[in-house]
Amino acid sequence: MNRRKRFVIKGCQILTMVQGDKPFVGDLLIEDGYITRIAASIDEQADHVIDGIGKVAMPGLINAHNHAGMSLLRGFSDDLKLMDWLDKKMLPAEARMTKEDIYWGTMLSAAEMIASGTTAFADMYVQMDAVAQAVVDSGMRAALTRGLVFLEDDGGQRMKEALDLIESWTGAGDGRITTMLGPHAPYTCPPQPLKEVIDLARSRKIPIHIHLAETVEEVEKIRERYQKTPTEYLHELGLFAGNHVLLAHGVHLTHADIKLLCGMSGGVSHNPVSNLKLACGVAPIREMIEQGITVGIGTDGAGSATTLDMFAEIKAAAWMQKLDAGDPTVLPAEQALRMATIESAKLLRIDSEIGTLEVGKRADLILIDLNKPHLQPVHDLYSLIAYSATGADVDTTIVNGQILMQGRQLLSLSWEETRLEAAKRAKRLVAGL
Ligand SMILES: CSC[C@H]1O[C@@H](n2cnc3c(O)ncnc32)[C@H](O)[C@@H]1O
Ligand SMILES: [Zn+2]
Repeated sequence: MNRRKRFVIKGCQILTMVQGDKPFVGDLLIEDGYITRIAASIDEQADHVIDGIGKVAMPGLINAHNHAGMSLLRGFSDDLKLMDWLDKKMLPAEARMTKEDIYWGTMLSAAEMIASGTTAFADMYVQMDAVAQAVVDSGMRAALTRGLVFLEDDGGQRMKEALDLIESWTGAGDGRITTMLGPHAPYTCPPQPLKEVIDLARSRKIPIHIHLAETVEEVEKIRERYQKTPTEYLHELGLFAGNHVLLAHGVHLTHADIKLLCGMSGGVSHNPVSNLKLACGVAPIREMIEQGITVGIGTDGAGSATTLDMFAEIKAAAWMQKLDAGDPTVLPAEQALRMATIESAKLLRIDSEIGTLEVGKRADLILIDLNKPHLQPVHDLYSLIAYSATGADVDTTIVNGQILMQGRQLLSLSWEETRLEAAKRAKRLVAGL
């Protein structure tokens, strides 16, 4: 991998995404993985200069909810209801997945994320040693979670794997890997094992990543079982008291549910493309934000979202809320970009390290090439990036000061090998299903 210790990016338009900062033209100095200077002009000696003229530098996008190994199942069973899609298609295919399949599925996702400007992601899956190895090898940053489904007794094997992940991989890859505990969802986690996970997470200060209130069917199922909403169910088990929690979806929340989330540490990953495609509904994110709840953006797995392009999610998030409110002034471009950067970083609990371009933060950033017909002229950079850019406009992706893509060439992985391995394995996984 490219290991330049000290380099300057010169002459780019800079979007720091720090609240109140205006876009400006300038240079960035990167040293030993950190941003060490941002100024109108930097003339210090460096190993290497990156020409930023005609490009926008901004924080790398942060995908707050993913199942990276699922990219092998992209496009295999579209146009189904979530529970049919999951029970009849995804779970049988996933049951065939080997460790190596999950490694290559995650590498395929990493290639797609790096190529579309995502530098960090939160992941919930199984065989997490393979996922973590792919994160180390690809150079990305990730918050990893072993998904826990407690529908049958396994003698504690799943919990052992969840704790092994935390023990073995926290801080790996020069600190690029963090870990969480991942009870999958209210409908797959009965009260007793779920309470044990919640209490363990609190006592060991481990963040929790969980799906919540994604569909009407989920709400009905939990009402039938426990006479509660899914949020009340989690609240009464103590999830929001003293835990940092990353909630995926939060589509079907009542006003009272949102009140229960007020003051929580963590917040909600909004996954608008998956919600649209599976017709789950419109998450009440305007109300959540008004109530002070942190809302970031994720894709969910490529098995449902079909791509991991965060630019598509940024557009979908803004446009869905505008349509829902009947008001084009809600969720403006700058706010949507903030959700995909610093707000998502807060959900992963790494906002002190990434999410904005600031001196002292890790050098996780992207350069977007504006020399394209659909990115001219430049009136408002926030609008242009949120509404006109796509992942394919990202020219350079840098994580921890390592250049993972430059001039659209992937540098940290072999695209040819990844493509061939993924295609071969994907075919086997879905044969006959
Ligand atoms: C136990 S690992 C994670 C588990 O989650 C499944 N999954 C993927 N997308 C969704 C979704 O939108 N809602 C609920 N569960 C989902 C994935 O297939 C894995 O089995
Ligand atoms: Zn999910």
